[in-house]
Amino acid sequence: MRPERLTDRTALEPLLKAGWTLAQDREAIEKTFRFADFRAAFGWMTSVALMAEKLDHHPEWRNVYRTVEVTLVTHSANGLTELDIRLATEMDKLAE
Ligand SMILES: C[C@H](O)[C@H](O)[C@H]1CNC2=NC(N)=NC(=O)C2=N1
Repeated sequence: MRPERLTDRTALEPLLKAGWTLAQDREAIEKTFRFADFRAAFGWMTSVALMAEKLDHHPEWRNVYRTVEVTLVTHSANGLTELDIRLATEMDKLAE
């Protein structure tokens, strides 16, 4: 079963308050995470990878040393769905 694109934008509000922004070029959300060092950054990415497998929903991301740039979008929906909200929320929790 494929999730539907969000119709209710209020679901995004908590994430926008937590530092996520809307992408310029497509319906997606982005956030840059910065960690103490590479070990912390990659450790977080490992935890997120396991969560992504659990949700069957995967980030687009780029890591440079202690920085990880993340874009979340549901490819099958070509936009944002509940799965992006869930994964973003888990990413924030794991980064605390
Ligand atoms: C077959 C499998 O369920 C799909 O390819 C999943 C995997 N992870 C995914 N991740 C994201 N971000 N979007 C998708 O549409 C998606 N589809």
